[in-house]
This record gives sequence, structure tokens and C-alpha cells, in this order.
Amino acid sequence: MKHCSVVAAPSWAMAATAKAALALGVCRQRPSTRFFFSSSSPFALRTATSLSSTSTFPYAKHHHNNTWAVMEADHHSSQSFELGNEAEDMQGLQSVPSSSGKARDPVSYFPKRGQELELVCESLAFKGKGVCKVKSTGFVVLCDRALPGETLVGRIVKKKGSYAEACKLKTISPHDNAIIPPCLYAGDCGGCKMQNLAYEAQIVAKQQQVYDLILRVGNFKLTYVGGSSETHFRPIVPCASQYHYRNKMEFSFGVQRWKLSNEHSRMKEPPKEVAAHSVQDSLPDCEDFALGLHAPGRFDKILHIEKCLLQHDVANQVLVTVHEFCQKHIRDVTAFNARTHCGFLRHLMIRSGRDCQNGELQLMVNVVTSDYEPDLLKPLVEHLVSKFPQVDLVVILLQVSILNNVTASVGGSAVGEHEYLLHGVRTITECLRGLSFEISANSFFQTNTAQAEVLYKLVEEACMLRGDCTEVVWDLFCGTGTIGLTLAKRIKHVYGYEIVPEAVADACRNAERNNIHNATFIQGDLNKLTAEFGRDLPSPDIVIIDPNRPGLHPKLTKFLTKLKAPRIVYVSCNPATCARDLDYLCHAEDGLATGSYRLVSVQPVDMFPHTPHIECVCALESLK
Ligand SMILES: C[S@@+](CC[C@H](N)C(=O)[O-])C[C@H]1O[C@@H](n2cnc3c(N)ncnc32)[C@H](O)[C@@H]1O
Repeated sequence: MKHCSVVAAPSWAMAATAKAALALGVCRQRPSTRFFFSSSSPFALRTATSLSSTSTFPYAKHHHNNTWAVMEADHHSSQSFELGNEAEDMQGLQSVPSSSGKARDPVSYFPKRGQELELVCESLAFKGKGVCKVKSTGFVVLCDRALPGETLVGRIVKKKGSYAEACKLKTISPHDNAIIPPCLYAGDCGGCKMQNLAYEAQIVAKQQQVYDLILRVGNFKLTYVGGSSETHFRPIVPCASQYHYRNKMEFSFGVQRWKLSNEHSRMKEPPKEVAAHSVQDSLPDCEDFALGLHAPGRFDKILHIEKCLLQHDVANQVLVTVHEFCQKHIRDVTAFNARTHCGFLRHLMIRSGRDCQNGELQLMVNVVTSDYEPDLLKPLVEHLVSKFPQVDLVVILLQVSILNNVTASVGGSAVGEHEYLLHGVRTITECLRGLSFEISANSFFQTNTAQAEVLYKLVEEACMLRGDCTEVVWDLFCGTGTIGLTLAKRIKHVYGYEIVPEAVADACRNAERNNIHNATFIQGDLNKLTAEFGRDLPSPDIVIIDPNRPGLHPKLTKFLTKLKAPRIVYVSCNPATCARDLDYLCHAEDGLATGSYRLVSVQPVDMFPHTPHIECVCALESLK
């Protein structure tokens, strides 16, 4: 059993942190918390951590017209955090108290944009930013790739009232768990923000973030040793494969290649080693053909990638093959320019699966273009088919996306409105928990198949099935029906709800191909519930909810509070929105229902090593 305590931060630092946290949408309840692990697992002992007093998370719960909203702190919506105005802050803080009690000079306390400062990183915020303090003043600064315990030099890139954002320039003294990332692009790519942190430390940070969010946003209590336990907080389940775990990646074509940090140092007159943001803006645009991932925060620039360590090796070969081929024929097939909206090639989606009979690899290559010109892609299709004879099935699809607006590109969605088959068949298959699933291009399917096996087993455990095949299960946000179908043999009937028609069609086909006859799938929008919702179905014993990152619509949360299903299993890919929804389900006092459920357990699961993403399975029981 491990005991972790927290050293309280000085009050002035706490105030600044609270402001930063507030601007990030944080509800702070306890400045410091002590807790114990009740699990006897050796893993739990190693990952036992405390809730740092400076923990922050970029979501807010608002009681707003009786609805609770969450703001997301990513680069697409960061403006929403401009809650405070710096001038007001300065007026309000004529002098800032220091830890010694003496007044601080606000001019030197508030850093300026472009200023280089020595920072000390204290913890990781949700989404992987390091929560740092300026060494000399304690001013709070969020910094990408800063690791807890690290002392570093950062350059201020954004001022946000009483806290700032910085880019990391160099490490002065590294964190004990800092490692050299194996990926060539780790310093530049926005995908694997935590690759420079040893895996064990990554999951400690993720577990802490889940607990932190559930406690502070969700208003729940930890299990205390010797105290009565409301909720069981289980230790995070790590991912066995830390590389090559993704079965699907979406890349973008572009005409402005994002330069790698080490390319700048090779330039004749190298700019100072500064954050990618400011350097790239000061460079002349390079009209370079690129195929890769959007540079962090940029809709127009593409970080060219030849090998992504998260995807299958064959998928990397496809990526290089497509790039080389398109670059050779660049005059015929142009990459899309997100600024001018000209150009043909927009996105490349590579998905891999397996034939469940013989285990053979299957590949889906989906090229999203701005126009229907299949002849332009014919040479590429022939080249790909001849290049991968070892792959059992190659599906090549052309999807046309005529939505050429900037928002669509920023969203990076590799989905077109019209689909045409250029080679093979429209779907590939994947195996999960002994079943075989057919997946079409636009259907959701868990992207880490091996860890989805682990996740679904945890979902089944959280369902606490009686074992007599009598339960009715509603599988809300069911995608291709995977969760419900993997339970079908042990329950009476599953009713799946899903918005994407192709996914519902896949789910029905998946039931058929696995000889499952007690499953019904319904297409509908769970954000637009009517008063009739669910009336024509048998009442559920268990409701499984697995929404996208925004979590549940208030209408659905209210519906669930009234429904009072005996058990809810909430599978979440966003612990912040999950915490908000759990708070409503368990503590709401809005006249409709008061605390309809009890949170029984919280189980974090790492599905995506090196990225800030965290999955979580929460079990709730109805308070009848
Ligand atoms: C995180 S996925 C989960 C899918 C499935 N449970 C699984 O494990 O594969 C969320 C699913 O919710 C669907 N979805 C998103 N918004 C929805 C809405 N408003 N109504 C119904 N389904 C929605 C998505 O299309 C997606 O298939």
C-alpha cells in the first residue's frame, strides 16, 4: 500500500494556478488531496500518485440555461478560453503578492510574448501540456512537451490573462523519466506528445488526470483506506503494445510542407532555436508537396511523414508508396491547397484488418479528393495493387469531398460525401472477441484492436451480467455494433443506436455474419431525442453509452436520469466530458431527478500510448 501526500503550493502560486485553471475551464474543489490505493496489484503500487495542487484540466462545467457545457482546450477552439482580458487582470492586480508576502511588480511578474524564461514543470494537464511555473516568479505557464520535474527554457507564445502558454526551447535538467523518443517526428508532430516520457510515467499521468477530473469536475470522492467507499477508483490498465497499435490513420496532402526543427538548424542562417509556431510563420511559404499530418494548430501546413510508429508496417509502406507515386506525377495530380482551395488530393486514409478465418492482413486505402476524376487515380490504383501482392485484400476507395471550406480542412476529417469503389470490395474485416466484423470506410471501429479486446472485457465485467441470458441491453452510440454483439450470447436482446447509416448497416451485417439473432440496430441522432424515444423498446436492464469526445447531450442525460436503468456502463474517450455527465447523472438537482445513480467504479484504460488520449469505463447503479 502506498501513501502519497501533496505539498501545498504557496498561496500566490495557487491563486495564479487557479486562474489559469479557471481560464482552462477548471473547477477547483480541493487545493490538495491525499489518497491511498486500495488495490493490491503491484502495478497499482507503482503507479500510485497524488493529485497535485497544480493539476489543471481544460474543461468547464457551466450551469447555463439549465444545460451543462464543456469547452475543449484544443488548438481549434482555444479562443474560447479567452475568459479574462489581460488589461483587466493588470488593473485588478496592481501588485501581486509573493510567497514572502512582499508585493511583486506586475510588469516583471507577467511575462511578455516572445520572452524566454526558465520554467519548472510540475505536472501534466489533460491533453498532455506540462503545467509549469516561471522559476523566478511562480507565474503559471502551460508548455507542450514539458515533463513533470523538468527544468527548461521556454518562450512565451501566448498570453492568457493570468497564465501563459510557452513553447519548449531546451531542457536544462530533464525529468527522471525522460527518454529519447524513437520517432523522427516526435518533436514536431502533434500526435505523440508524450513520446519523450517513459511509458510507465505516461500512464501514471493519465491515471492522475482521470481521477482529477472525476473528483473535481464530477464532484466524487476517492476510496479512502479505512473510510467508507462510494466509488472504486481502479488502477489504469496499460497497453501491452506501445507501437504499431493503430489499425487506422488519416493523413492529409498539402502544398506547404512544415519544416522539422532539425531542418532549421541546417539552414544557412539558422533562425534561433524557437518553437515551430513562430519560426514557420517567419519563413517564406515553401510550395512543397507533402503527405502527412497537420502541423500542430495549423490547417494549412503538413508535416510530411514517411513512417508513423503508431501504425502497421504495411500501412507505412502504403504511405511511402502513395507519396512517391504522387510526387512523380505531381503535374497530373496536385495536392490540395487549404488556403486557395485548389488542388485534387485531399486526404489518405489507411485502415488495416484481418481475415478472421486465416488471419491474413487486409488493407483499405481511401483517397479523398476534391473532384470526381477516377482516371487520374487509375495509375496509382494499379501501382498499389501490384506493389502489395502479399496483402490478402486491398480495397481502394475514392471519396469525393467538395466541402472545400477551411473548417472542413481544419477538422482534418478524411471523409468524403460520395464514395466510389476503384478496386476490390467496399469493406474489410476485423476480429474482436471471437467475432468477425465488417467495416466500411466511414464507420467507426476501435482503432487499437488488441486493446479493444481488453476494453470490451472490462465493459462486460462492468455490466455484471447475471449469466442467465435475461438482460435487455441498450447499446447507445454503437458504431458497427461491436460492444453489443460481443455481449449478445450472454444477454436476452441488444438494441443499438447509432447516427451513421453505414455503421448501422455494418452492424446489421455483422449480426448476420456472426449468426446473432437477438440484436436490433436503429439509426438515429441521440442529440435530438424526442419524447417518444425508447417507448417502443423493452426497458433496459443495462444501458451502455459510448459517445464521441463531446459526451452526452443534455437531453440524453436528462432522459437517463428519468429512465433509471438498473445499470449504466459509460465508456468514455474523454474523461472531462465523462466527469461532467457523471456529475449530472449522480448529483443533478434540477427538479427532474435528484441523483438518479451511484457511481460504482472508475476504470481508466490506456488505448493510445504516447498520445494524451485516455479511455475510461465507469459503472453506475440506479438509486431506486
Ligand atoms: C466512440 S464511438 C463508439 C462506437 C462503438 N461503441 C465501438 O466501441 O466501436 C461513438 C459512436 O457514436 C456515434 N455517434 C456520434 N454522435 C452520435 C449521435 N448524436 N447519435 C448517435 N450516434 C452518434 C458515432 O458515429 C460513433 O460510431
